[in-house]
Amino acid sequence: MKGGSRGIKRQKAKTVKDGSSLAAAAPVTTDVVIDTNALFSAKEKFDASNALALPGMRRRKRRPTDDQSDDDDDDDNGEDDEESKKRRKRLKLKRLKRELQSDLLTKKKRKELERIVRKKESAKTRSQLWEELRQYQFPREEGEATATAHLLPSAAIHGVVSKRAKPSDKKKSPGDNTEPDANTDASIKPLLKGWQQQKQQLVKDSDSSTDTSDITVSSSESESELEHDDAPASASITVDAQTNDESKATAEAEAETAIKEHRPATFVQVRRSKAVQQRRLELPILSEEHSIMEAVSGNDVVLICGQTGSGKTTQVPQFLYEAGYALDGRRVVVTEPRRVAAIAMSERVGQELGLGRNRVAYQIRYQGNVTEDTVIKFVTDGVLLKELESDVLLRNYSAVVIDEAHERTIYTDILIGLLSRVVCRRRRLGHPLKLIIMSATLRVQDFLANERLFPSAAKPPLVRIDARQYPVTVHFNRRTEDDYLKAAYAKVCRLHTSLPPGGVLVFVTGAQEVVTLCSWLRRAFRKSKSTTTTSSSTSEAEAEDRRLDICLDNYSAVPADEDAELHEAPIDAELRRDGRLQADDDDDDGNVEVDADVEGFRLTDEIGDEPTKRQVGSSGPVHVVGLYSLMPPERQAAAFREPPNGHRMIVVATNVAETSITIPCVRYVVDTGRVKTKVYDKVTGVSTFVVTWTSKASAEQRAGRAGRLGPGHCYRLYSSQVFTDSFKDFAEPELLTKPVDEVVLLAKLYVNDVLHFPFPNAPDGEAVAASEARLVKLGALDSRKRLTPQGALMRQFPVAARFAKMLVVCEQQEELIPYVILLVACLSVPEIFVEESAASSAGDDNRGNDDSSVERKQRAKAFRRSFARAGQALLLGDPMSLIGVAAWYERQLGQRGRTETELVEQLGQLGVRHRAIGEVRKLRRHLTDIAGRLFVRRQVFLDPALPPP
Ligand SMILES: Nc1ncnc2c1ncn2[C@@H]1O[C@H](COP(=O)(O)OP(=O)(O)OP(=O)(O)O)[C@@H](O)[C@H]1O
Repeated sequence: MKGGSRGIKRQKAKTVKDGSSLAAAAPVTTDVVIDTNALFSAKEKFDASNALALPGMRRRKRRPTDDQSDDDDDDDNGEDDEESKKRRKRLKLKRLKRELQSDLLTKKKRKELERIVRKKESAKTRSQLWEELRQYQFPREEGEATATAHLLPSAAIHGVVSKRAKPSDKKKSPGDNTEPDANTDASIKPLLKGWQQQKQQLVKDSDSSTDTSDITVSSSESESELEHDDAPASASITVDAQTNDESKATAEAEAETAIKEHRPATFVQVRRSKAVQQRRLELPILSEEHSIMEAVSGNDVVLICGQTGSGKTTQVPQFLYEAGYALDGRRVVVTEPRRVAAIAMSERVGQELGLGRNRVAYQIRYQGNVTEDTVIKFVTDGVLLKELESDVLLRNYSAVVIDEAHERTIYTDILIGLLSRVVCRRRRLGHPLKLIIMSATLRVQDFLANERLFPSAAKPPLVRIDARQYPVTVHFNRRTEDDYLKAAYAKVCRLHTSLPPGGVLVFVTGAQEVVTLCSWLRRAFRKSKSTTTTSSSTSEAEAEDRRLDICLDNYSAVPADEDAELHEAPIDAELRRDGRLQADDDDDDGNVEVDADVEGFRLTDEIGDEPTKRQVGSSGPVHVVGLYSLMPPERQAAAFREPPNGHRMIVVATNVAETSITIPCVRYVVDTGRVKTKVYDKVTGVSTFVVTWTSKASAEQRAGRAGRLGPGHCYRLYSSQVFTDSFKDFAEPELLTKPVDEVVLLAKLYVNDVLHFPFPNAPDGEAVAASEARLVKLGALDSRKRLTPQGALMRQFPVAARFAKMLVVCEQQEELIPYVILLVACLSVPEIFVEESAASSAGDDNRGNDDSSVERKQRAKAFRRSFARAGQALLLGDPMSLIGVAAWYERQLGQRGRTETELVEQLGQLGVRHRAIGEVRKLRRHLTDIAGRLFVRRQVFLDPALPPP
């Protein structure tokens, strides 16, 4: 074949155009003559079998169809306009369909055709859809006028702000609103562009706005009257489910954007004295400064968990100051759960930084030294909550440090929940707020594991400081004394006479005990002409205690019940009224230094009397001071001053001295192991204070006070077995120990949706919902579940909501107030009357009753009836008897010559519980105090022996 083809070419090349015949060309040597005219003249005469000659010229098969004629027309006319194209397409589709229906197609061809038809149909549906969508598009102008940043999902905003496109972003989902794809239908491009512009506009708005719309603050009138200690009275910060979702989305988006601030490195020069510098360098936290500040600069929320004495409270504010967080008119604020700590720490940090008193200042409820120049501010958590009312974004601050977060007061928990949302908002506004949560224990899981508080995409980093500065040796008593006050007294006497110099810090449960123990100790070491008595030697003291070296790292957390301090108020007031506290306070304040030549003293059965006559050895003079929450700060300061020369300092304190503070001279701690806590009775709805064992974590904190400026010793007045068996690891968060109505009423001051609020440990959802429904019925909340002025008043009374309502309502009628108060006190205390069947056992504390049970029952019944009165008064039923017996008891107490023992016996015979009636008495006074403070338009007074109504 190949040879043949070449031959033809050659022949063509040498064609002789004269048309002479092939025959004439013989002999076949060189030239071939072809008749080309004959060859090319007519297609018809072409020999189709000769493929070699003209392979491309096969005749086209023609189908005699209508279509063909159309096609031919098209071809003929050469039309190329839009219309004809469409028509062609239509026809083609028609033909394809026809072919599809016929059985003539191959399987492959059929599939291909099916695919084409599907594609065409879906394109048609899509364009119809866009057309419909276009009708619902939000006009751009309208959008700009009404929308604000918070209406947009924050993730969307961040998508625009960050302009970070991941490779995966190239795949666009149907709802994706980012740049229109080049292939996108032309009709939707304007739509997407409009949306894009709206978003950009909104981002601009959100940057410049001071909008706080997902955290709204509202004020109510009776604010100033309703203050509860440091707590703000009226703010309502809306945190609802939507906000939580949004915050989650924000957190996730922010975590993705990986907050990398490019703050210029700032360093504020600080001139510290050499001594301070030296001390600082010894603190374990100093070696972690870099990691702490790196975590702070890269994250909005940071957790710091450090041992007691590692330097958290004093150093972290200084790190922030040095890193420039207190520049440009912004401040660093540090919250403390206790006022004593806020004051003491502000002084210490001010000294270390070498700044004036007002530059590092404190603010507690009624007092403070904050000025315009203040750069670091120490406040109680209640004060910061109050500030949130007026500026929910805390614009004056660049960093908030929550110290002692493990104490888990209800205020701290609410604060952490709110701030977890404020930091998100501040970041979006472009002025980040740093939140540093510091805890002395490992109980940070409550924060870390809480998805609602910190979603997993934005978990705060945890920096640990696992070292303490000085060791503390813990000594347990062999026996556990029930009378811990006397045991403490004896221990302090022994320590003073037998141990080397060093201050002693004693922990008791309340102001009254502080006053009592101080007076015992002063009397014990009062200068006496009699000379030394036998002293118990150090070795004796040591032998008595079972010495155990405890690793304080093994347990943690502490109950810090601010309420217990508040509970000291009535005691304090009572003592002052009696003139007793004044005398003792004067002693406290008056720096009574007594020499230690000791008188003997005797033991009596009653608490409050002096302890056993005991011979104590001679030693140097002592300087005894008390420390409790409600003491004026200038007198509290006495505990932080050096004692007079040659004196041993003895500080008797409540648990206000348990955390944060350093009492410089203290080397020995005496821990009674007790704490006064508020216990809620679910049946009666009344909260009462009881003295209980503290927690292991709290005991650790107390011990930690001994190792601040050198190694120390802690003497525990209980056995190691009691410690192991009876002490809880941690105290419950206050929020979970309070009655749910109380929690809801308090939380409603700050948040509307308590159910979805990000509490570190949320109360039970069902209980919250039930409580809200109950409070709505009682009028404490309105129909939208917002706190009403009446509800704000109700939350001031420490009784069940239904009783609080009675008290609030009785304000309308002045003459009724004392009766309602007494009735509420009686109703709040369970079982004033001993059940008649149980009367034979003489109740819980009525002893010495040897009458026959039948007689006693009859007498008790008659006694109760005597208060019922006659006529209409009978309708009053049991409440009448309760009021009657309480008033009767007061009259009996007022009678001259009646002893307590006689009265107890008589109550037993009459079927009345002595302890219960005592509680009624206390509660009645407390409620009268509160009513007197709240009902400013009324005369509220206590008439103990109230006449019958
Ligand atoms: N007023 C003071 N006088 C002398 N030294 C002090 C004073 N306050 C603090 N210090 C020193 O600073 C150290 C660290 O105190 P800081 O209160 O910062 O510790 P902390 O880690 O916060 O402990 P805690 O958890 O017990 O509050 C103390 O151990 C002590 O050595």
